[in-house]
Amino acid sequence: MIELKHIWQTYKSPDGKTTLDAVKDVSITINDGEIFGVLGRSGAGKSTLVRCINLLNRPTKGNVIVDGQDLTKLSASELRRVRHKIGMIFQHFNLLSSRTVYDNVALPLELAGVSRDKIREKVTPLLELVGLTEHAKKYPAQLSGGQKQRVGIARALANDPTVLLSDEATSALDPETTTSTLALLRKINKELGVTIVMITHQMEVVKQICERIVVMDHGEVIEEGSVLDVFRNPRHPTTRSMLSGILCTELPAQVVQHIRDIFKAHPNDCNKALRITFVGEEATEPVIATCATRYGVNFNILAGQISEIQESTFSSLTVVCSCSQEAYDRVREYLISNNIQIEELNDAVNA
Ligand SMILES: Nc1ncnc2c1ncn2[C@@H]1O[C@H](COP(=O)(O)OP(=O)(O)OP(=O)(O)O)[C@@H](O)[C@H]1O
Repeated sequence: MIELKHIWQTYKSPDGKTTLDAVKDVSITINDGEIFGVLGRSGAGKSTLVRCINLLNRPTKGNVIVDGQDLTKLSASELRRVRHKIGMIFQHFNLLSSRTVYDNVALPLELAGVSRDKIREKVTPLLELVGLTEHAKKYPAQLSGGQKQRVGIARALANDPTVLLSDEATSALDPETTTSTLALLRKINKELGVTIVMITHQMEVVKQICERIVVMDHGEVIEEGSVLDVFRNPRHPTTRSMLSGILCTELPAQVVQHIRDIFKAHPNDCNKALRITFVGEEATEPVIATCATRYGVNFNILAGQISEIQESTFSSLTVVCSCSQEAYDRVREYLISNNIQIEELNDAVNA
């Protein structure tokens, strides 16, 4: 288990006159074997925070506890030993261009003084795991971006780490290569039981691979929870804005106008603009149709989005219903009892 407790990271400007709190009092716990995401816009403090896990950044204040050991209290040699158990991969791969694929993967073992035979025993199956056996003798310049990242992944696994830190590892890759790289990371997580911490600004990464996430903004954690819970009920405006492509959280001007027109056309009704969201297997009833037949309330569907999140289908609809207050209350109760998240958008429409 990784526990970051009340982490602060303060940087000084080059002239030493000003300071910047890049991470402000962040506490998070990452469980063994999970794929944990740290999401946020550029400059939010993600890398600074995650680099505290292996003390690449030594926090200004706070404790970093990995498997019960406080890393901030270790001697340099103890810290070196612990760092072997924490692998890391990077956006720009950080491979040595003068070394072959095989020799890049072998490097951490050479540095640890492992014999040539033992290195071969270790590197050969790692190259097989990441699908690069036939490229072992090539140099980084002869590889695609996805292949280079696979070398980075194999190298990060050379010391049998229990934790793998991924700093925007797919940000330089095209969508297809991103998907196959994430599939490889998931396989490593499942088959080797490695805990993975993903720093990312890409919703795709979160959707495809993460189980729990924190969202960071200006050095603080502004949201935390399972991916489905955060997607279902994003509370902070930054999270909502980052999710807008998936959740229709920002209503296009034409949709707002359309809603206003509907409201005007039904002046005597309790008009509600709603965003309703539900996860595939939770919505077992044809709820929209049931609202019409059981309560006589029809929804006008104005916008919708369906996304795959890991193995679930996540749906978000923007709808308007015009009916009596009593009927609306019954519909609302019915939807909530069917695990459907409802958010009233009237304030946004009237603003
Ligand atoms: N070594 C440093 N010295 C001074 N300021 C730094 C240093 N490293 C990061 N910062 C600043 O700290 C803030 C957080 O940076 P950080 O790299 O952690 O953010 P991030 O969320 O990972 O963003 P990105 O994805 O763009 O790297 C930024 O304002 C950045 O300029």
